[in-house]
Amino acid sequence: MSGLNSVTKKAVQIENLSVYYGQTPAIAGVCLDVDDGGYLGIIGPNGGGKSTLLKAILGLVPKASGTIQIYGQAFRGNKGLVGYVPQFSGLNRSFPITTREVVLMGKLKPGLTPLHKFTGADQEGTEELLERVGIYHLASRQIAALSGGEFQKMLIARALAVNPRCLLLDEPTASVDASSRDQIYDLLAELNTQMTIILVTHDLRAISSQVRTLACLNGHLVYHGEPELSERLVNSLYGSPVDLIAHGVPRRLMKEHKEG
Ligand SMILES: Nc1ncnc2c1ncn2[C@@H]1O[C@H](COP(=O)(O)OP(=O)(O)OP(=O)(O)O)[C@@H](O)[C@H]1O
Repeated sequence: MSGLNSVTKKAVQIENLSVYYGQTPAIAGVCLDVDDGGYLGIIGPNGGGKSTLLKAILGLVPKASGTIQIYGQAFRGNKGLVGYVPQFSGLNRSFPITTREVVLMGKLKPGLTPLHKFTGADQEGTEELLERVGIYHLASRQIAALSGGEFQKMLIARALAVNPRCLLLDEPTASVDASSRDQIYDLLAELNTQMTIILVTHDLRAISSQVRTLACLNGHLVYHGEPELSERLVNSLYGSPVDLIAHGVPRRLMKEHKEG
């Protein structure tokens, strides 16, 4: 039995995953796992299949082949295991709703009626989440009046409302300023002490400072391992050195590593 204890628990295990849109493969033959408590960064060019991979983990797109296990089980609806911060929230920024109400919506469970009444615990939990992500002072503000960074923090709070063991984030720093970006990364580092994190990002600077493992996706998995970006690897993902500079990749990230 001691052997069992020495096996690291896996939050996510993906075997030979392929997803097609119509006849076109978005990702093919992806094998990937994430330890419980791990912090995986996923990078890759536009259209490389990063969002599709997150959606497949959530069961939002059908698999053409392969298996996905979340904490050892096939994902069957969100039972609080996984929180998701989507790339496009689907929220209309001009909709008259407050920050607090959006986070409270994260407490909604499937099958509730429109007349559902939130409990006092739901309300209190929402206040705690707003505090936790640093936007308690914005609770009553209309979402139209939030900055990009504040909006992302609100989406993270909403994702945390299910009390997830694993948090998936799709480019949460895409449209935020440098200071909010640092705050979001600090928040993710703190959250990672309590939950597994899978972060899709174009921000290669975050890779060296934040994540513990790295996956590079360009239709198929190009690399999975230590978060070290060799010049060859990044070139093969993003193209020319000019593109690297456009992505703001510091030279110090370009450590040589052995590719198998
Ligand atoms: N609903 C869809 N219907 C058809 N094709 C789609 C759909 N969603 C994504 N695709 C295609 O699948 C491929 C992978 O898209 P995906 O959004 O997963 O990539 P990504 O790596 O997240 O890209 P980005 O960095 O631009 O967000 C792209 O070629 C995209 O055009």
